[in-house]
Amino acid sequence: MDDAYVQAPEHRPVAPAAEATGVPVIDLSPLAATPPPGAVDALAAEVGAACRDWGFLVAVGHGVPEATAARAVEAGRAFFALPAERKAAVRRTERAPLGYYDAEHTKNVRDWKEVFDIFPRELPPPAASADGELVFVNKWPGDGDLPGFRVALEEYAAAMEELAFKLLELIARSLNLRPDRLHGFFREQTTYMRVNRYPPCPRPDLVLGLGRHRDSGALTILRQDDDVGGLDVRRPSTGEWVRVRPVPGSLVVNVGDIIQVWSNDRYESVEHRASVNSEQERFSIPYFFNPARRTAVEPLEEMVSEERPSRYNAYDWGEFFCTRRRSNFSKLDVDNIQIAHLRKDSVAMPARTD
Ligand SMILES: O=C(O)CCC(=O)C(=O)O
Ligand SMILES: [Fe+2]
Repeated sequence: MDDAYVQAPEHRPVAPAAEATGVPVIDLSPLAATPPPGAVDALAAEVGAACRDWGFLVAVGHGVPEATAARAVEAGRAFFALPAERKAAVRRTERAPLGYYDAEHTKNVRDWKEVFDIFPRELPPPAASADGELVFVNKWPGDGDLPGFRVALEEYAAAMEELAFKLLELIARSLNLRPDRLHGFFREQTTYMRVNRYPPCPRPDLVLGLGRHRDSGALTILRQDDDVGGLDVRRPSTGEWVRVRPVPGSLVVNVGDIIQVWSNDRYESVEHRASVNSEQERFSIPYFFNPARRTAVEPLEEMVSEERPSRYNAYDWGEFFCTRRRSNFSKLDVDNIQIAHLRKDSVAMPARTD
């Protein structure tokens, strides 16, 4: 096993994680029809409790047509099955971070996976770009290579966006905010969508498909593999790793760092990782719902009071996002930036090592 992949002993997935029965499964179907009075508030309360206690929930009855999701999964499978040189033709580069990549690092350890990234709402390429500025332009494989690939992913991304706004509204309600309080941040988005393939691995005891991390954006909606589990969440109340059991057709939703900051720590962006296994490949499609580049992320004024002063210094989302994207391109000697560094009470603390 190449050393680059090997996790430090304390981060190896030694004992198989217990299956979490605890991550709340929430049925969103009341949102589909005209909900009876009180039903949306009840749902918001359920979502709020999950965000507070787990940072995660498993959504069923979410309204995303199964055929749309199945087409996206099939498109992903077909893409990864292409010969290596076809995938290399749409490979990510240091400056242009979308497209195909098989050498991503999380916390400076290489992940056992290959990915394909798109921005469903592409940012216009800069007319003139400064040195080192990242260019977020999609790299689609030629249609002859993969008919229907782009359409399948775009259709799925559109369904994700619709759901993301519904979840955003439930989260706002759960924090006693106006239902559309958070919408404005997403008028221009840096949302991206990724297709992951985790190949079978001869040493699943030493490596991770995706190392432990917190999602840095606002909200993540993950279609995990219906058949092959691997998503582990570090349960906030105990610190133990638990496996999120695949529920066919479900979507796993988690709050990212931005919602933790907006809510002034009422909700938590929880650590998670993807384990691999020696027999079966695993596919997943995360959708990272992220605000506009120029968003100054800080606790919302409604979340701050004399009893609960603001716990974070404001930070520029665009800058944070680009720094992260650069740091997972290759192995670095320094740790990447975490929101923990922006906590007011940690200003004087030495940099954390994770
Ligand atoms: O593939 C998975 O199960 C997890 C993916 C994930 O956490 C991520 O891409 O941020
Ligand atoms: Fe994640």
